[in-house]
Amino acid sequence: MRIIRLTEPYDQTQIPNSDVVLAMGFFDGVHRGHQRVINVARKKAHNTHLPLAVLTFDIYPKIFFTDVTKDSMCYLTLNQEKIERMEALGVDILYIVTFDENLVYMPPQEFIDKYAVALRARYLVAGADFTYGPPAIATMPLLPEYAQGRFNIMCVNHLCDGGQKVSSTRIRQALATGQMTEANRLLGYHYQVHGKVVHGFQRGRELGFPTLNVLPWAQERIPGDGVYAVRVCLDGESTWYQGMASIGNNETFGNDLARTVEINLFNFNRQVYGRQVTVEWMYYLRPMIKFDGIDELICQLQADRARSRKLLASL
Ligand SMILES: Cc1cc2nc3c(=O)[nH]c(=O)nc-3n(C[C@H](O)[C@H](O)[C@H](O)COP(=O)(O)O)c2cc1C
Ligand SMILES: Nc1ncnc2c1ncn2[C@@H]1O[C@H](COP(=O)(O)OP(=O)(O)O)[C@@H](O)[C@H]1O
Repeated sequence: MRIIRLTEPYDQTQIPNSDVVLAMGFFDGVHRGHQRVINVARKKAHNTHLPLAVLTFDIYPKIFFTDVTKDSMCYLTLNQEKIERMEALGVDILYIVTFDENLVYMPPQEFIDKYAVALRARYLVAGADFTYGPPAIATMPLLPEYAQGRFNIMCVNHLCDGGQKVSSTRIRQALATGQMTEANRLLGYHYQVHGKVVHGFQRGRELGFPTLNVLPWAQERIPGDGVYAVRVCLDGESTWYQGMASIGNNETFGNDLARTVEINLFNFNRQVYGRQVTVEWMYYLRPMIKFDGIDELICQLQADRARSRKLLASL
């Protein structure tokens, strides 16, 4: 897969010399609805013997119109994971367009001329609610006016699950409330968080449950507080270790502690401070509890481990 970063005004020599099938969207999460759009585009690319291109943006375009700032936005998939998932879906060319002031205020006609026609789209594929400018004038129903017959339009209907549209918003809500099974079903894969192993208070090993303290990458969305059954892969290794994670303020040990992500791995006994890890979130077990003492916490951790092992074994 070729990755081509375009920043306005981009250089036309960056564009490969072939017509393409072009799927457009922000695709945060690359969830099952997004996968449907890309699969429609991939089939068309296959049948027409054209390369499959996807156009996405480096940051979430909607943040320009909300209270969320560029740095406080949290994503389901950061660019690195999005790139990996696009590659796995068979994308040949991934355009990552810098979403800056030039793009926000670009009139729809200019956007279509520069980012569909000039990218040599023979087919433009997008979901029914895709917009490429102000929602009043830059919708899929209005796209034929801007296309002026220069490319074909394929509008993909929403994928529904339980009578509701599969959407990034729905997945964000499911994650925030610990509904991991629902989030994973809508994503079509197990949700992942990436981070670095840092030092904690070294209480874990005293409890008999040492934990990887994971500092998540900035701007990656972490699930809501609670205890989860997880799998962890250390960067550069291929083994997935089973374990259990807690997200929260460890209130048993004090009132104003920082929110941490801690993971106890089963069948693991190595020092891995400083390593990068990928965490896959499989099941929600329970909310965080303020225990009266560490004996109660240890007892609960033993029960959590037994339950996690059972759940993870059934995968
Ligand atoms: C699976 C799991 C569940 C946990 N559940 C709770 C909990 O319900 N309440 C709590 O106060 N701490 C909970 N903890 C967090 C422990 O307090 C924490 O791991 C311990 O303080 C070790 O901290 P350290 O890594 O900084 O040494 C949990 C930890 C794990 C791994
Ligand atoms: N089974 C295990 N699960 C998680 N971490 C483990 C395990 N065995 C050893 N470790 C190591 O022990 C460290 C955690 O011990 P802990 O006492 O919780 O210290 P800290 O507070 O620094 O996280 C981890 O960073 C990891 O390198």
